[in-house]
Amino acid sequence: MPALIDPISHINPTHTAAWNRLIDQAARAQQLSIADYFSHDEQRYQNFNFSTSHVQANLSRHFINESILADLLALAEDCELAAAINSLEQGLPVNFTEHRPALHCQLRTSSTQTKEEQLAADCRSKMQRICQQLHSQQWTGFSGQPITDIVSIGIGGSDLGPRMAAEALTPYHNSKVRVHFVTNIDPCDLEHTLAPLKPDNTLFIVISKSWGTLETLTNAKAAKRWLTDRSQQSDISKHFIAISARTDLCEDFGIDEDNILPMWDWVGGRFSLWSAAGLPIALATSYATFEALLAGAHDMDQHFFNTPHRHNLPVILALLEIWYVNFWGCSNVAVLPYDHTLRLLPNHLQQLTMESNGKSVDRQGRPLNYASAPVLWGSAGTIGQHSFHQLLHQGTQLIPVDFIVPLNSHSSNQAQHQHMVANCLAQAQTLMDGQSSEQVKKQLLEAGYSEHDAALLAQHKAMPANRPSSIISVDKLTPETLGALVALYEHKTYAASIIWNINAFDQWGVELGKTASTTIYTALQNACAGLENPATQAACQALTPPNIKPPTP
Ligand SMILES: O=P(O)(O)OC[C@H]1O[C@H](O)[C@H](O)[C@@H](O)[C@@H]1O
Repeated sequence: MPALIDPISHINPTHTAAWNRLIDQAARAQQLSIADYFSHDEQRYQNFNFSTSHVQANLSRHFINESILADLLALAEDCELAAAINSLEQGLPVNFTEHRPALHCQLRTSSTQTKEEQLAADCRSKMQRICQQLHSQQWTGFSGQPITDIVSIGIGGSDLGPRMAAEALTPYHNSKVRVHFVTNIDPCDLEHTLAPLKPDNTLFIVISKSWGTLETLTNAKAAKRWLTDRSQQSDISKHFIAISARTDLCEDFGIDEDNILPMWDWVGGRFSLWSAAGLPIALATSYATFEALLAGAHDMDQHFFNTPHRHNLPVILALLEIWYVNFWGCSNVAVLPYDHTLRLLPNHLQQLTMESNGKSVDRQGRPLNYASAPVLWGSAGTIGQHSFHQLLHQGTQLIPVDFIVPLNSHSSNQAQHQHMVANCLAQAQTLMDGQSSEQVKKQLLEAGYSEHDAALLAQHKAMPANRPSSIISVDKLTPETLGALVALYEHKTYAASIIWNINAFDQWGVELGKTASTTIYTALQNACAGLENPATQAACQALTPPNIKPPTP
């Protein structure tokens, strides 16, 4: 094995001068209100407005001022962020624990200068050809009927990104093919998806970079059985496409060489929607739409690589995350898209941010003495307002929120869309301003409550103020703006990882559970033999009492 060589500097952020200044800044800021910042700066809204070609972010509702921002930017400088961004752009092996660069940006450029860019361009030509054949209905199934339904089978990065983007681009869907996604090992996922479909018109796309993922291979085998039960083994060539770095294993599975598209070890799973793994997006919409998605992401790459940090949106968002996680003790962030088609974005961002930065050792393998990635969660507004927003407004935790809102809708019903925008702004305003118990008490007294009851109820109804949020907006949700939005979060994640001195591109933490599930599966079929963990042993016994036959393999 080659030696592990890390191109990134190893700087413990807590040893920098900026870190200590930020501790003092936080102590001072915690005495203030966000409204105080507005009263000291008439231009505050404009001063904390950040613009890129496709995405705008207003960060005025945060506990920041120019002095705090200066110290956060100094932290980035002390941690040599600029050099690390350059290393990513130059294709150095920033994923040093796996001896790999992270070249997802090379998937979304029209340049073909590097070997990888050329490979990506060749792959896109193949994708374009497949789209053309399927959209023109030249690609027919075993009985000569056109393909009408495409089932994408994959998990993690081989599912979340493509599924999210295909959903977000619903207004761009074509009428020729419907794209479905199957991910779970639960057999019901595949069975429910296939129930209304016919093998004659169904094409499967199996996406697995490793071609070794249990869920995907199990579902792919079940899909193959579903097809060949009704047709010939040789018909697989008309009904299966594979996307993988292990083309040899795809061929062993029975997939035609022509129907295999590559993935590469220089693109991490959670960054693969820009690669052939994005084929379901192109098929659900059009190949041109997929290209536009890449172009939007490329624009964000250029912004990240070339913009000074003070105006660099991914860098500023990363610094804000560090500010709240490391200096305010926040352990959660919420992402709330005020757009129904973006409802899967939090799922995608969970993998992107938590699989990347959910680490507890630094690049040198030493335990972190500071927090890394917060828990990210969220769902589409306004739905969450009628459920978990209660905790955002009155719970004991401070949870910074990213509101994401397209200013214009694809719907012609602009009046209803304005409700969406109004609700988004109302949530941000309410989180910032809250409502004091005195205000509430006054209203209650006016409504006829007794002094005692008004005082008591006012405590329950009062809303703490000073809950920070960002408004991240796009003019309209288009392929370009979606691409830019997703790339924004990718670069934010990388920038934060550099300050935290961790490797954002490996994910060793997911491996042990996979091995354990194989052992337990075997034990479930063998009277619980070989299980060492007492709790698992007991659970196994409980799940397979002697009078119940073990599951058939
Ligand atoms: O594409 P595959 O090799 O099937 O991997 C699918 C997913 O599984 C793994 O467990 C990783 O945690 C993910 O990063 C990856 O995207």
